[in-house]
Amino acid sequence: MTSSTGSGAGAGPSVGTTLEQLERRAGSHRDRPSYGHDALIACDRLVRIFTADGVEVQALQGLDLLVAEGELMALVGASGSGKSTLMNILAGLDVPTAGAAKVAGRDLLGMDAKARLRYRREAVGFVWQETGRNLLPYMTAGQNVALPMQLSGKGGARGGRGGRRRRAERAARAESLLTMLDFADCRDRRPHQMSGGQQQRVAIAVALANSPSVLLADEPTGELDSATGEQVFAAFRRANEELGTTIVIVTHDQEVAGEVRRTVAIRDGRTSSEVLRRREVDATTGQESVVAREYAMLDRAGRLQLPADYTKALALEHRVLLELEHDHIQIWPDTPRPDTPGPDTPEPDFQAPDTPPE
Ligand SMILES: Nc1ncnc2c1ncn2[C@@H]1O[C@H](COP(=O)(O)OP(=O)(O)OP(=O)(O)O)[C@@H](O)[C@H]1O
Repeated sequence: MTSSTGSGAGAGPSVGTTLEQLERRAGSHRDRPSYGHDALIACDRLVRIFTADGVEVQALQGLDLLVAEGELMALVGASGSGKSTLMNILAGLDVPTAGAAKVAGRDLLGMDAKARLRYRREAVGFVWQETGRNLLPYMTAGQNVALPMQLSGKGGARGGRGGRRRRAERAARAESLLTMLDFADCRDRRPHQMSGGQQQRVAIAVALANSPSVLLADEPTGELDSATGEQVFAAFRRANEELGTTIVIVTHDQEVAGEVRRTVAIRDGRTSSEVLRRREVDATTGQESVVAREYAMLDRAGRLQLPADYTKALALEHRVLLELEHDHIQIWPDTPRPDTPGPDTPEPDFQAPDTPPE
């Protein structure tokens, strides 16, 4: 196998390393920007272990995720892969066992109960799959949207002119959110007078009421047919485009996952791959199309999760052979199949890895 193992230089202080050199090295580490310093959501090696009946379940096993401000992105993954666990942590409803998680500059592991409550009320909005869980049944759409503002002190609970003014401001904000989501005509309806899709659109307005930095949604179209699901997704898109809110949607819905620019897949409690989509215009026909490309995730320790269908197709297990080429890495089963040349047979135009490509 041809590989570069690195020289190992710099792994530790060698004989003759001066104090000045050590200080300089420590200083350069300190000055380096922290992981995800410019992301709105930064999960760094997040771990969540549940213990039930003496049995440990590692729901998140060192999950890394960065989400930029203003993104609209989807999270997908098989049942039990850890999506809801991650969403509950980001929503401030659960605390990770280890790792780091920052949302809009707030450290999710270091918040006390009061800060956590404020975070849930002001920094994040949440839309659940079960339509009944998002709205209070005895309140109208307008009242449901105004409630989070009232709870966070933006409402006019106290009497007097100030209270009336704040109540009017709340009603105006609720009206403008419902108008943005094409629901203003139904502001006086109670949840039982709305369809499932309408309830989810009102739920989006409720989640946006306090102008959160992040809107989280766990399977928001899971209980809806595909046409209604599309309308609900259009409401998320509008919130993202018109208000600039960063939105993370967990979904099994292929339509939704295919509509966003970035879909991140979670497998066994880690981010495993992501699909990036971009629009391309054909130079000759002028026709626009969406080009999607799937990437495997590489963590900071250099660990790579190979897609399950790739490892199955080549019966890759336990260990693999690697070969470094000048612009890619080849991965082989540890016992190459008889019909393939194997890693020891160089490609005709093979170039030694230490030789820079021309
Ligand atoms: N409170 C809990 N106590 C014990 N185990 C839990 C708890 N919550 C989640 N788990 C376990 O953690 C793992 C991840 O669960 P999670 O609900 O995050 O998966 P998911 O990807 O959201 O699945 P689904 O798509 O079915 O909702 C599962 O093995 C689950 O059984």
